[in-house]
Amino acid sequence: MARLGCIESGIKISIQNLDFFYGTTQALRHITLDIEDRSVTALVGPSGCGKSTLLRCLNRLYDLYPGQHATGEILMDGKNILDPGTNLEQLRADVSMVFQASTVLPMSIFDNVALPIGVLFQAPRSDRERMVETALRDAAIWDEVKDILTTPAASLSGGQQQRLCIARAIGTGPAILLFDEPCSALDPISTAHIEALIGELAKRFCVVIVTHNMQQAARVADVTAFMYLGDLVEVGKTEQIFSNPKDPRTRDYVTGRFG
Ligand SMILES: Nc1ncnc2c1ncn2[C@@H]1O[C@H](COP(=O)(O)OP(=O)(O)OP(=O)(O)O)[C@@H](O)[C@H]1O
Repeated sequence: MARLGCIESGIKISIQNLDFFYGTTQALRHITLDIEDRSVTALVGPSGCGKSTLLRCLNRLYDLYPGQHATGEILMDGKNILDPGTNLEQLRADVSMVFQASTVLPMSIFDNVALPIGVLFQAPRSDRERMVETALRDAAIWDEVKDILTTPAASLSGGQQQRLCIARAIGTGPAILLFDEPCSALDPISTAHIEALIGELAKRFCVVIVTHNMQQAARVADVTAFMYLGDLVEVGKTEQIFSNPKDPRTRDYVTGRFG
């Protein structure tokens, strides 16, 4: 499968003047944001500011729901993915998403990762086995599951299930990984594992993460974007956003005065 691009660094996603509507309610206003390849960009801001909505625009997940639409441009390697002719199956293979609660399927550990690989690549079983192993290794869970691959995925711990979801997300060979509050249901040790894994994955993927947890953004993100009431208020290197924010709303948020 053709990846979205193999550039060594630079802008992977260029969002231009993006508006988003739930029916007639506007949830995003004139968002313009460049997202770097091979780095972690965190979307932060108070509840309801539009973080998840923005994330769901990047793989057009909203298209599954009637009445939701976006205008503007989201360029990925120069192509506007909001164009009506975009192949959504391919887009969602190229732009994988990991959700808040682990979404393991009621099947074995192996099949959880093999299923989307099989749908996308009609590969022979031996190739699929190799691809599943690679994805499980890349998600730092292979050693824990290699002897129990036929066991139901639901028997894994919460943190293991989330790493299995990450394996499933990377198994299809995406270029971009989206994480929507991936640690909100996890204990501190599992959270640390996922954060370390995100750091590793950012060496190869463009990673965008939504988080409520400011410490998490500070730990994992290279770039942080602060949103408020559907607007993108400020974006910058994470260190700058936390130590020297330019907008008073960003300052109030990162210092815990609201949110
Ligand atoms: N399905 C929907 N229908 C109508 N409005 C929605 C829908 N989903 C979200 N919204 C509204 O869009 C706005 C942005 O919501 P969104 O979930 O993107 O915010 P968020 O910053 O991710 O919030 P949270 O941190 O609480 O998850 C909010 O005002 C929300 O009420």
